[in-house]
Amino acid sequence: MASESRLSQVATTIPVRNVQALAACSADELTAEALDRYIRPDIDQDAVHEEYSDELPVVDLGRLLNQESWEEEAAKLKFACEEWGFFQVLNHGVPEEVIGNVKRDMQAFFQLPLEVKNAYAQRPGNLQGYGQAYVASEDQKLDWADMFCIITQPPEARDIKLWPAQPLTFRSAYKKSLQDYSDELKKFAHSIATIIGKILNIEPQLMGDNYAVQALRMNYYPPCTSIPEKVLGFSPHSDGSFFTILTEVNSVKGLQIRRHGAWIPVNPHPKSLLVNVGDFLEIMTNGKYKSIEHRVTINSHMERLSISAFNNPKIDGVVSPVLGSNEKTLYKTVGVADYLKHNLSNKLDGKRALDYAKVS
Ligand SMILES: O=C(O)CCC(=O)C(=O)O
Ligand SMILES: [Fe+2]
Repeated sequence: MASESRLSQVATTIPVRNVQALAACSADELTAEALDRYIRPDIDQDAVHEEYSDELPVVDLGRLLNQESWEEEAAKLKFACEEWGFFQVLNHGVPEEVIGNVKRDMQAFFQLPLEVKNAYAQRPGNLQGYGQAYVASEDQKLDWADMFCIITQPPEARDIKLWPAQPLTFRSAYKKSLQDYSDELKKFAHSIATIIGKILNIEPQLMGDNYAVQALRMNYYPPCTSIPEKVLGFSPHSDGSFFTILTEVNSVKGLQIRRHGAWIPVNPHPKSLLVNVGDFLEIMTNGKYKSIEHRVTINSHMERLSISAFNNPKIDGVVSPVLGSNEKTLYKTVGVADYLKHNLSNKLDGKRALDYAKVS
């Protein structure tokens, strides 16, 4: 417990204005000055290639767990991790009801009055309370989003008292949608990690240590009626995780991944879970699996909601590249806390945080 809670101390966050409340202001209140911190002059710098959205890799967990189809499906997973750093998973085994419950509760949470949500944000043990942003510099552009992040795994690290207690079904004695969702995703993460470990020929124990900690982040991206094309819900970044599991809560699109210098909008299969390779898996595979750079764009009329589950190594551990014979080391061994501190303070700079782990 002590070591996991240190996760909340690795990043510097500053209080920021609630974006949902800002987005609800009338047009004359939304002055250029009020919006200045969010406007990105360079947003159009890179092309968006909608036509590649259909090519996003899909793997079927049912087929991966079946002896007869395993080999063929594992080849698809390997290709996805090496070439895309991102894939959709069908037949993931997380019950529809569990996903439906957490989606319903999350939508209800973001509809609560601002003072109620703010009260939950002020609990010091929460990783990234509502109304806070990771910030590297004073003039850094801000994201058009509100986020709430809690530690959910292992069970002894989660401090349920800190979690939002509204709506009641988030965490009451008889209904506990957040916990159920987190527990199901833990099983799913275990399957994915075990399969990746098998493909890479890495000892199960080593894989196990690498996704031991899970943090859930609920992301709320309000619409931006005045200048949706000039703001971002999430700046380009790669995740400081081993891998991340993403669920879209409503059907409003916005996620884009970077490929060959352009952005590809993600248009997920409605029954899929999305998985992206994070920085720690890139380090462990000595660069064979690519941690994917991604961003979130904003809609002019509709809100987007999503939940990210970051599966991370223990905060007091280290991650080292696992090398084949005669393989040249491209990445250093990094301390997890040190790396996260570095990643979170470089959030706005695409994949640059990973340079820190590269052998120069
Ligand atoms: O909302 C999304 O689609 C992406 C969220 C994300 O990239 C993150 O939480 O790290
Ligand atoms: Fe991300």
